[in-house]
Amino acid sequence: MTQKVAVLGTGKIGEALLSGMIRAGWTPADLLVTTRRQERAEELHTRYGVTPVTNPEAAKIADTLILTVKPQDMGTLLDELAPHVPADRLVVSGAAGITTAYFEERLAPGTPVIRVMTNTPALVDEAMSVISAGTHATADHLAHTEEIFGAVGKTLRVPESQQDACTALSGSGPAYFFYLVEAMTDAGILLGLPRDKAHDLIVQSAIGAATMLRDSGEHPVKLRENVTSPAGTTINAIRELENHGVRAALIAALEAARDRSRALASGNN
Ligand SMILES: NC(=O)C1=CN([C@@H]2O[C@H](COP(=O)(O)OP(=O)(O)OC[C@H]3O[C@@H](n4cnc5c(N)ncnc54)[C@H](OP(=O)(O)O)[C@@H]3O)[C@@H](O)[C@H]2O)C=CC1
Ligand SMILES: O=C(O)[C@@H]1CCC=N1
Repeated sequence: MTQKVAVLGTGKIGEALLSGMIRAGWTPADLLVTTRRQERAEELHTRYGVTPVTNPEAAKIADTLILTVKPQDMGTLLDELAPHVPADRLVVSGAAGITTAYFEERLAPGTPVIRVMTNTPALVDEAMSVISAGTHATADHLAHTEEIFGAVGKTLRVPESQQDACTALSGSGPAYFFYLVEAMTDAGILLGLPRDKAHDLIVQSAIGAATMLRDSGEHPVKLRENVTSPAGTTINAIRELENHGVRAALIAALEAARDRSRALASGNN
């Protein structure tokens, strides 16, 4: 039987997922989208050949409903959606913070719910998506969700108690790397390099470092030590990073992101 999947609230993350599923071979006719604005619905239809529907129509037609609205919009979406969702639909939330229990309290008893935190590298099929089952989700539901998110990168099952931490690490993670590239490019300007050259040098260094981290199997400390020559240049930079508390700042930053994910759990703030 053909499985129909609906992405409800197809913004940045919803579109990244949808486009990846199509690249991975899903048939556009089996994919439904909902949007808040008509022009956005038309844009998605033109771009991918997917079918725009209303939220209640999605609940009726699709086997799997993937909810990718902002956490603050989830309450309104559920108020509209919940009366139309038969208990055999799989409901997948892609929203930060909101717990599977939040959905289970508002949907028909027994409705399977799965919580996923992906990230924007889904756009280039390099996402990291962490997946947790709610009370009624089965092994088949988890496998189906892995198949969907596997279209845009890696997946990992985690206990739901770790979702807020994962949101801080990998959900928001790409932003920290973009921020670092931005700051290091500014340093290049300070050192007299043209911006475009500084950008290229930093981006290629980031790609090289990320590839080594993924492929070498070496610990990051070992990889960094290999760059850090005695009485050389790198150790002078490392000393400044330590003097400015960059490691402590990163730890505090991710803790703040984790705390914000927890605070979003009510879904309406
Ligand atoms: N951005 C990121 O890096 C990541 C985001 N997430 C999570 O993904 C979710 C989406 O984030 P993101 O894609 O950035 O946000 P976007 O604002 O780009 O996407 C959400 C979309 O939902 C639409 N929408 C809101 N309410 C409704 C509704 N009732 N019916 C139909 N459509 C609706 C919005 O419409 P309109 O355009 O009119 O506002 C918008 O297009 C969030 O919950 C976030 O926590 C997870 C991982 C990473
Ligand atoms: O900033 C946010 O809330 C979303 C969730 C993870 C990444 N972006």
